[in-house]
Amino acid sequence: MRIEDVYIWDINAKWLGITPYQLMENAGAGVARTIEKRFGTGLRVAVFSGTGNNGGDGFVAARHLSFDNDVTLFLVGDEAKIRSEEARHNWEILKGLDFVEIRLLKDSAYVKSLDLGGFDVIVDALLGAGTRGEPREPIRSAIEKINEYAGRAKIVSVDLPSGYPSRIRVKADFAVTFQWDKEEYGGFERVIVKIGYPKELYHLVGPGDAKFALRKRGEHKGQNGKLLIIGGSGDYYGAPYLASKGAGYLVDLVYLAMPSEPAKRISDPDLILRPIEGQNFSPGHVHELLSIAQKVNAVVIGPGIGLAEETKEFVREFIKRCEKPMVIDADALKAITEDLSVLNGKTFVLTPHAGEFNVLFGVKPEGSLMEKAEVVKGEAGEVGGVILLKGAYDIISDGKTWKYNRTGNRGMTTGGTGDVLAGLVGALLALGNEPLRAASAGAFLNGLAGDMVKEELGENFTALEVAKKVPHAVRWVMEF
Ligand SMILES: NC(=O)C1=CN([C@@H]2O[C@H](COP(=O)(O)OP(=O)(O)OC[C@H]3O[C@@H](n4cnc5c(N)ncnc54)[C@H](O)[C@@H]3O)[C@@H](O)[C@H]2O)[C@H](O)CC1
Ligand SMILES: [K+]
Repeated sequence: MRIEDVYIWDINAKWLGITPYQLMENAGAGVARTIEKRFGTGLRVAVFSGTGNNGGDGFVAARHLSFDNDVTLFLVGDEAKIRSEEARHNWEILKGLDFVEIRLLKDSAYVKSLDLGGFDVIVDALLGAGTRGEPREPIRSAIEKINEYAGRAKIVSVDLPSGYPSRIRVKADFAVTFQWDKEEYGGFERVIVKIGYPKELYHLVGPGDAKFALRKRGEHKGQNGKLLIIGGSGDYYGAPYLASKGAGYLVDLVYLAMPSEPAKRISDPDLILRPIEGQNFSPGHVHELLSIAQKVNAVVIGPGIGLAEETKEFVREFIKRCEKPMVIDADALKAITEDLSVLNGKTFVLTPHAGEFNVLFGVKPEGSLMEKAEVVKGEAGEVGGVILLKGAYDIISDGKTWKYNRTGNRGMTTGGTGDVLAGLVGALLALGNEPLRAASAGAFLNGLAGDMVKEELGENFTALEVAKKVPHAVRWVMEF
């Protein structure tokens, strides 16, 4: 698990009704319990809090410790900067107590003159997962002040030694970290306390996953992704159009490559049409499509592309030579069934429904969610990429871990919602997301858009309405 997952879990926990207040209370209580288990009670404790949620955990720990110990809370920084509701709430509680001494250290001058000689334990709740760069004043002086007492007082860090990973960091005896270890942490002892997360958070896709996937937008100015969608056949143009409609809300540019006949039916200024000669894609088009693919960040291939022999050959040849992350959807899945080796070394997301999964891998995922997830995980490991198995619960796996998505409803069985989904996953790949994140967040957004349409129209709606609801789903996620 990575530090980023802390924030994704907190958002998803809130979505499940577990509030940040509860998490902070459990975190702070866990710190206090660990300290008393290690050092007993009747201690003189100094808690150093910053103005973020790491500091908030410190406020809670100070309150819990104050019952059987003598606690002084040092707030390092300006109390007006205490940001989150949960940290402010716990700060107000502390200020209302009489037996916890509070010292406000607004700048480094106050810090430098401190004498901490009388304390048995120093709790470091200055900086945690929100640290950006080298510690700045007055936090920096507080770290240096605490380190003067290393070896004399016991030093316990909340979540991680403040300043980590820079060299200016608290020399902690150990850190109390929450729920699980973080792979970025190293070089200091950690005690892990659980803070009330249910096991679902390992697997359930929530607004946290989508928020972090969408955050890639605007990360590199003007590079909000370019996507190529390859699909359509004969007079079949609905599927690739739907895929591009949803995607168009997430990326800057969508190229839509389809046979010239159906292409004439599309007059949408948001799309850059790339009509190709003939009724269907065929091997003679590979070179032309590869050169368009050069200009984009990701490719969706398959919606409505058809099953003509020449088209299946085109699909296999294109995939074999395309160097961009790809979503392989619908009829393109049937084309690669004959030769999965075209996927070797590629970055891709396969988006089968149960029937296509069975055709691809010769096995029908059946049984409980866990059992189906194991099957999808096994096949994803075999094929060396991400599989998004669409269903009442979508199951997503990269062969190492697995996720499931609960958004969406029965109305989504209407034709074309799978095309919208393929477009969204492609767009999230084009924004720079890893395939597992792109597939998970795409499934979440597609289902959420469908749930929003159902709210308005009941269960009979078209896929185009789902595509048009994508901006509302994005806004809901970003505001959550
Ligand atoms: N799920 C969990 O594990 C929970 C963790 N909790 C605690 O929350 C912190 C993360 O809180 P956050 O507010 O995001 O960040 P921090 O408190 O770590 O710091 C932000 C704070 O500090 C300022 N700042 C950032 N970088 C620097 C710097 N280099 N020098 C000086 N100041 C800096 C920034 O401006 C903010 O004001 C996590 O570690 C846990 O302790 C939750 O409380 C419960 C759930
Ligand atoms: K800390």
